Parts: sequence; structure tokens; C-alpha cells
Amino acid sequence: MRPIQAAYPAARFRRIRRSDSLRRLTQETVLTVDDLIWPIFIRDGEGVQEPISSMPGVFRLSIDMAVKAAEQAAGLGIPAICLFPYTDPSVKTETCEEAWNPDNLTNRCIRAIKAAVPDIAIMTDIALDPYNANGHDGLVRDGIILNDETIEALVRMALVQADCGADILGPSDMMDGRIGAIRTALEGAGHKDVTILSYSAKYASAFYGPFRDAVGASGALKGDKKTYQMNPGNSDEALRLIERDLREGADMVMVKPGMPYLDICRRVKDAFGVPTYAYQVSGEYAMIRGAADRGWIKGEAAMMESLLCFKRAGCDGILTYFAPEVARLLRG
Ligand SMILES: NCc1[nH]cc(CCC(=O)O)c1CC(=O)O
Repeated sequence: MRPIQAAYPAARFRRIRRSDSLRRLTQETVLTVDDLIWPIFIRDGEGVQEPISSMPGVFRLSIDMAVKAAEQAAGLGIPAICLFPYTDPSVKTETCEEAWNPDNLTNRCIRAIKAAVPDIAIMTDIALDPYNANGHDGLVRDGIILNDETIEALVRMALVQADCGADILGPSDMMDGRIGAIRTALEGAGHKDVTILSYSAKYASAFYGPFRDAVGASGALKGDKKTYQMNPGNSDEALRLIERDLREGADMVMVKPGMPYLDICRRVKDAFGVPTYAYQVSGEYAMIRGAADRGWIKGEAAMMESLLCFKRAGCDGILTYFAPEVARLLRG
């Protein structure tokens, strides 16, 4: 597109900015409740709502409270909720078998939410880090994160989550070949309509810190995730990963983190035109919330602006811890 513009004074850009009505009329992108996926943290217990110190306003919820949260989200019109388990260190092993236990925390929570709130879509995370004594997303041998052995574990995890009623599977592990393996297994097991939202372009980022506190993985993690998560300096590689995952059967793709990677979102949307999501991750949430709580920025305005900008960058939706707050504001 090549915009045609008269010269000043025939053209005055300020004409369309002079009133709220004209600004609304000429706004190119909008944020709606339909764009939101709400990530929540779950834990064992009953009636528990445990604060997370590095994410003020975010809690670890026991399953009964997570069901209430899902009811609340559905009432606000939020289309999807995404579950992340805080697992007790005692269930973490090197072989990660808790990941495909049909009665693990996540799977019990999927069933409970499905029974009580059938209309909200449930997204899950597929990666071994919550169950891994090493804190990594994949199985580890002699300090090496194993690709192919991990895929077998991820497939088992995915099938059990699908059996429990998960609507959207989110492989966040960044192993090579996992989307194809999961898709083939789902088709084979009769789960033909289970959606895969692949964390296709997931960067090795410093912005995940508060999340790792929230799921109790900070202590366990040995080293970093740079042998499987992407180098923040790369952009062409993101397109190759997205193309690969689409060819393997991903229905939707994600860029993560969000705000420092809006250029990637735009390239992905322009190149493929597929349902494209960004994850406004825990560190981004903590920066906005932390600064707002100190009076350094206007929290509500910064939250809304940050999310609108994901839409402008080409995203169809955003995973954000702000989801219920945003939904309340948007609904007035
Ligand atoms: N598979 C782990 C996973 N899934 C989602 C996040 C991060 C989300 C956030 O920071 O909000 C991570 C962290 C990591 O890769 O270490």
C-alpha cells in the first residue's frame, strides 16, 4: 500500500485527531475481550489463593478456586484460560512421569473446569519443566537436553491432556519435531479436533523470571535454556520455525515474549496470515504492575496500550495475566 497524501496545508494530519469521535472513527485496530487468553497458576489444596511476590495481583489457585476463576472469566466473555501447575518438589523426578499422570494437578483441573464451565476453552502447557528435577523443558542426560526422548514424553503428556478434555494444547518446550509427533498421535487416538497452539518462536528470555517463581521452577533449573529456546538476536529463524510447525500440523502459532518481539509478530502475520498469538509474559506483567504500584506509570493506561499494540502488530490474540482486568474495563 502506498498512501497518497496532499502537501501541507491541504493535508493536516491533526484534523482527524481533533476529537474523540474522529479518533475513534479513524482507529485502525481495536482490542476486544475476544482477543484474550488468561494464564492462571494452579496448586494443590482447597480454598487456596496464594500470592506470588514477583507478580502482584496474581495468585496460585487450588482447583476449586481455579474453577471459580474460570466461571468468572467465562462471565466476562474471555474465550480461553491456560493452566500452569505449581508442582511440589517432591513429585519432580529426572524421568518426569508425573507429566503424563492422568490424575496430576493439571489433568484434575482440566476435568473440573470442563465439568463446571463447559464453554470456556482450556489451553494447557506441554513441556516437562514443572515435573523435572532439572527444571528443564526436556529430559536431561549428562547435562544435555535430549530432543527425541523428550518428544516421546511430550506425546504421552499431550494425549492424556486431550483425554481429559483440553481444547488447545500449547507445546512450549521448543524441541524439534514435537508438533508433528503430537499431531500424528492425536489423529491416531481419535482426537481429531484438538487444537495445537505452538509456541513456535519462543526466545531464551530474561523476562520469564517471575513465571519460574510462580511454578516453583527457579530453584530446580540448572543452567539456561539457550540450547532449545531461540536466540533473541534472530528473526529469519522465527519464520522458519513457524513454517515448520505449520507444516507439521499446528493450527495457531505464538511468539514469546511479547513486547520486545513485536517485529516478529508483524513478520509472522505478513508472511503466513495464520492465527498468530503473542504471550505478554510474566516479566512484562511485573514491569507494568511494579511501576504502576509505585506511581511511576499509569497502570491501566499502560496495560491497555501494551495490549492494543499487540493487535496493531498483527496478533489475533494475547496471553496476558491482565486478562480479567482488561475484560472488566472493556465491558465498562
Ligand atoms: N515451558 C515453560 C514455560 N511456559 C511458559 C513460560 C513463561 C511464561 C511467562 O513468563 O509468563 C515458560 C517459562 C520458561 O520457558 O522457562
